[in-house]
Amino acid sequence: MNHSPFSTPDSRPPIHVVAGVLSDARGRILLARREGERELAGLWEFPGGKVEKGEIAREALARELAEEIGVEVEPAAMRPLIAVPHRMASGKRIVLDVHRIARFKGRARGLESQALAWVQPERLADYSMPGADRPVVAALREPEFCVVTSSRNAAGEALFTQLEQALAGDARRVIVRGPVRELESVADALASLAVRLGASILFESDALGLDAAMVLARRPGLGAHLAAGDLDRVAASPAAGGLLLSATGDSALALARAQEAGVGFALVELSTPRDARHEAASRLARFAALRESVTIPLYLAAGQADDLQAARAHGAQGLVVPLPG
Ligand SMILES: Nc1nc2c([nH]c(=O)n2[C@@H]2O[C@H](COP(=O)(O)OP(=O)(O)OP(=O)(O)O)[C@@H](O)[C@H]2O)c(=O)[nH]1
Repeated sequence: MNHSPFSTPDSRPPIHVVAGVLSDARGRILLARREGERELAGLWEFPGGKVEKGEIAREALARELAEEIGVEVEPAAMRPLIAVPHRMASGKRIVLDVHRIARFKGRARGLESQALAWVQPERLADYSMPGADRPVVAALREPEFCVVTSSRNAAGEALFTQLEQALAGDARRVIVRGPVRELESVADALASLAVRLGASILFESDALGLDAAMVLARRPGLGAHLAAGDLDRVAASPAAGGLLLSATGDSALALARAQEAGVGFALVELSTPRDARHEAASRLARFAALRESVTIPLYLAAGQADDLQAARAHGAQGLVVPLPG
């Protein structure tokens, strides 16, 4: 190693770990259990391992899958899913770089005596996995876009129509910002629409008041987007368990508080850096640094990443997009 003796663990590049998502004909996903006395032993993970010196990610993944589970995978059959920068409890930093495996040859078996399990995507939550895997499971199961309304959108009945249109398209996660007129009369209709389409609509606690937002969030299909000032109250409230909650954060501290309060996901809005020349790249690097400190799925606010792929490559669940007016 050529690290300076004065370098802290933080100044070293993170360890690059590759892992693969293999599916069978029934859509089940392969997990392998970490055996032995190692860090995180007993937890389930996606098969893979560390990239060795001189290897590129796909070569390393092909090697690991052959060594660990005896399957042969062509690099061309690997599709990037998400790369999660993560700091473990021990302080070790990794980037968990996960690819979907479109096809493979051979029958998967635990060549290192590790247990394997083929798991339906909706049952993944039943398996204890390392913290870095939470954003990976979310990337497999949850929406890539979070649609957010603004004052540019209509109010009342017309807002309902705009939401209906978005949900009839591919919007599956929507945050309604600001007050909603005649909310009581539209909430039922929106809840049943959301349930029917497998979508969720979250209302801002800032606009409705926390108590009203939490009552609304008890209806299937609905949830609450919490103001920063409401997080502590929710964290202490047993009534919040099982509700779909979200928050917005722009710092590691704010995101940690949101995670602590039990939110299912958060939006990240970063301030614009003074130096506009490298704006997109520097925003993504700052986002990746924030991503390391929490495990909840994070959506990058509009205009902060050029595209979904770039956001995913820095560990984002996806992008925040405005509701078309
Ligand atoms: N393969 C894999 N590794 C994961 C996942 N999630 C996660 O945190 N990791 C971590 O990424 C690292 C993978 O490297 P490895 O399998 O070569 O790790 P290891 O601790 O056995 O290292 P060693 O070979 O030095 O003993 C481990 O620290 C492992 O806990 C995952 O889903 N798949």
